[in-house]
Amino acid sequence: MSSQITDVARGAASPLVVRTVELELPADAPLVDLVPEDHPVTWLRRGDGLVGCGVAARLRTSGADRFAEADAWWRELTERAIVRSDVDEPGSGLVAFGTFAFSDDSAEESTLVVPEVILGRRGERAWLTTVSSRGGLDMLDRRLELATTPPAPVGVTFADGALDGEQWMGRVADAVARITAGELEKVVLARDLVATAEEPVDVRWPLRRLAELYPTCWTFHVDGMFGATPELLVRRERGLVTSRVLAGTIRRTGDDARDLHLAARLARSSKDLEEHEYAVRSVAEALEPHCSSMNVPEAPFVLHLPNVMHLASDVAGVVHDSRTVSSLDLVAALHPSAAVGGTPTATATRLIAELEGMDRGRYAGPVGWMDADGDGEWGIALRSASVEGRTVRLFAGCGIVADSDPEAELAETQGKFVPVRDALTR
Ligand SMILES: C=C(O[C@H]1C=CC=C(C(=O)O)[C@@H]1O)C(=O)O
Repeated sequence: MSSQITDVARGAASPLVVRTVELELPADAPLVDLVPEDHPVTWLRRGDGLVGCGVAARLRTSGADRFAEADAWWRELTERAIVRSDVDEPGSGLVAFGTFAFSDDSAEESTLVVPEVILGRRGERAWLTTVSSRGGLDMLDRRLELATTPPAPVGVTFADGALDGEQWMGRVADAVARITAGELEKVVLARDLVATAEEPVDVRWPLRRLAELYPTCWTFHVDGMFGATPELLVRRERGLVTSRVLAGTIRRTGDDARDLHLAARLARSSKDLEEHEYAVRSVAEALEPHCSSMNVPEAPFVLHLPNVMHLASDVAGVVHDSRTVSSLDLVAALHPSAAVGGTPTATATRLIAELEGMDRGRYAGPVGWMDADGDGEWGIALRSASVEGRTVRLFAGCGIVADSDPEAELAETQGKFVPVRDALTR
C-alpha cells in the first residue's frame, strides 16, 4: 500500500476526481476478458456487472468495527470526491469494491478499494469510469486496451487444510451432539483445502472459467478473495432491497432425470427445510427494522447449479429511507446470516471458532460493491478461495442441524469445492 493511498483515506490528499462516460461495447465482449493484471476486481453475473483495475484509494480494517470504519471512510471519500457522470445507473460514478472477514476476531484484514478504472454493463448499456487521486485523469482508460490473456495455472496439487476429512467429520459429530443437547439449533461448519501451483496464479484465469461455467452465480474478485457465489446477501437499488437466501443442498449427478427426482426430494426434506428456515428467518429479522414493507416467501424454490442444487428464497423489501440506509448498513445488519453462521448467532459463531480449527479469513464474509448513492450488491463469499502467489486456499461449509450425518456433510463440501477446484485445473 502506498502512502498516497493511506493519505486519501485520511483526507490529507487531493479529492478523488471521477468521470463516467457512456461506452459502446460489443454485446459479445465478456467484461471479464477486459480486465488487466493490475489489481483486478470483478463482480459479474450473466455478462452484466462491474470490472476494474488499479488502486485510486484503499482502506484496510479489521475487528468488530470493520463495517463502521469502512462506512466512515467511504462517507468521507464520497463527500470530498469531484464526480461528473453521464450515466445514472447503480454502479456508475464513484464505486468501491469490498471484501470483509467473516469473524470479528479474524487475523485477516477486510478491504475496501476504489479502482482507477471501472467498466460497467447493464443490459444494453455500458459505461467507463476513471478515478484519479492526483487531480487529473491522465490516460487511465487506455489501460483496458492492455488486458493480456492470463496463463492457466501450472501443476496444481491439493492438500488438506486445517483438518482432514476424518477429523472434520468428528467435529460435525460434536456439533450434532451440542445441538441435540439443546445448546443451539444450527451451526455452519466449514473446512479448507490448500492448492499449490508451480507458478504464481493469475486470478483472472479462474475468474474467466467461473464466469463461463457459473453464469447464474456472482463471479467476484477483490484483493485476492475470489469465487462464484450463488448467494446474494443484499442488493440495494434505490429504495428496493433484495436478498437471495440459500440453505439446504443436494449434489447433482449429471443425469437430468435423476437430478429432477433429487430436486423433488430436496424440496420435501425436513432436515433441509429446517436448515433453510433458520437462514430465511435470520435475514428477515435483520432487514425488518430497516424496511417499511417486506415480502418473505412461504416456501423455497430449488435453485439448480451445475454442481449442486439448493433450497432458495428471494426476500424483498423497501427501505424506510434510502438516503440514510446504505447497502453497507444492510450488510452490517445481516452478517452473519444463519446460512453461514447459525442459530442463535452468537452461540453458533463461538462454536465455529471452537470446532473448525481454522481462521475463515474472508470466506463466508460479505463481498461486493457500493456506489456513492448507497446502492450496492453484496454476496456472501462462498464457493470461494483466497489466492496469494502460488497458494490458493479453498473453502466449503455446510449447515449442521440435529439430523445431520457427518459423512453426507463431508460429501456436500466436496461438491461445493468443485467450482474453484475445476477452475484451477481445467
Ligand atoms: C456455507 C456454504 O453454503 C451455504 C449456502 C448454501 C447452502 C448451504 C447448506 O446447504 O449447508 C450453506 O448454508 C458454502 O458453500 O460454503
